[in-house]
Amino acid sequence: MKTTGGSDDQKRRAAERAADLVSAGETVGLGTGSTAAFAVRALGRKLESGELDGVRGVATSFASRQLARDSEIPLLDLDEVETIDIAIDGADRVDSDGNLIKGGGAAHAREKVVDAAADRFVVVADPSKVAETLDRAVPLEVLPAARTLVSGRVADLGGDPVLRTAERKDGPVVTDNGNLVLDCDFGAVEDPESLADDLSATPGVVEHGLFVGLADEAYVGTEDGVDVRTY
Ligand SMILES: O=C[C@H](O)[C@H](O)[C@H](O)COP(=O)(O)O
Repeated sequence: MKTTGGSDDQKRRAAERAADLVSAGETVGLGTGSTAAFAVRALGRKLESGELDGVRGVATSFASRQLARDSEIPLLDLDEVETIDIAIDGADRVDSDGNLIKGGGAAHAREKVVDAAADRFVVVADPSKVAETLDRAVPLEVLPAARTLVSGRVADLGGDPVLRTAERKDGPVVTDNGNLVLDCDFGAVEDPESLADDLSATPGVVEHGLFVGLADEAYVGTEDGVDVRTY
């Protein structure tokens, strides 16, 4: 799994503390990325020790499903769940109001479905993800045939869209849903709600990586503990 941002110790502290929030019998949204992976592994260990009987996971990506299987977490398909008790997921940026940019791993479409459905959505992060404003490119998952038109609309909105390419393949990143990703630099996003509305209203955009007003808490791992923020 690709590692980004701060130290693994910071990520692990945040994620393991968040995993402690899960109770026996709960349905848990399993986030994607290097930070959420620590939570998935921690849940697997708790299940193995008998601490979390009846817990079932809902994966947010191919990668999180695979990790959950390796960790022997029983899984429910996303299309069969009606409620999710808690979701634990990473982020690429967390602003002071708990708004997020997600999608560094191109998983934000399914992540948003799961995270938004959860009764409690806990973000796990290291300090490198925390900023006053969302100052990072916003990933858009787009229908392949719509990418040129969507790019034009992004430019009209003041953004600079770049097609995400794969590191170990000649060509673009293709999401778990068979779509492409445009990383759209809008500079610092001063009004995430308004930009999220504009992007949601753009035909061809399957989902954008702005998560506005969805997070209930952020657990930020530090050098010696976990900084808990509630929104
Ligand atoms: O698509 C990927 C997700 O939104 C990740 O949760 C996000 O990119 C953070 O990943 P990481 O914990 O590896 O920095």
